[in-house]
Amino acid sequence: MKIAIGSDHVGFELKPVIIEYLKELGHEVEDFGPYTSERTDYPKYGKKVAEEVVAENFDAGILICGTGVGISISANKVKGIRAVVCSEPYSAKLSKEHNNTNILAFGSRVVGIELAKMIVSEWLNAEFEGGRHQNRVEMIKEIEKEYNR
Ligand SMILES: O=C[C@H](O)[C@H](O)[C@H](O)COP(=O)(O)O
Repeated sequence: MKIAIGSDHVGFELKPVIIEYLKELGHEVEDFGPYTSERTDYPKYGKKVAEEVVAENFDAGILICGTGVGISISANKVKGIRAVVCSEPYSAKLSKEHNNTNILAFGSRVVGIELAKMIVSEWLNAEFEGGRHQNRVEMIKEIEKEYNR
């Protein structure tokens, strides 16, 4: 898969570890910043990665900030994005199977390296089940249309 990744200053140290892990799994990864550890603002990177995913330049996005919350909220403001913030693998897997999430976020102040890798792996290995879940995802898109005029 082609994966876009981004963080803020808090996620900056965990990001290269996850990039390396993704490469080991055979994925192609592009880092959308930041490129220094200087304090910055997570909405910039949430937006950038979200735009890349919506434009279909990448198959999926991964975002890391302190909690994963701010950066996932930012990504979710981009039409077409369903970003999930996870601190355990069960929700990561189900978020793909049921909600067809296209961005995974987590917090480097919340999860350690090995748990983060497990979350990433479960999310990437899971597949959207469609069926009854398809209609619910369509309903989410309808909400998006209603409020994105
Ligand atoms: O949801 C927001 C993230 O956790 C940020 O990483 C966090 O707010 C950054 O905080 P600070 O600027 O105090 O390092």
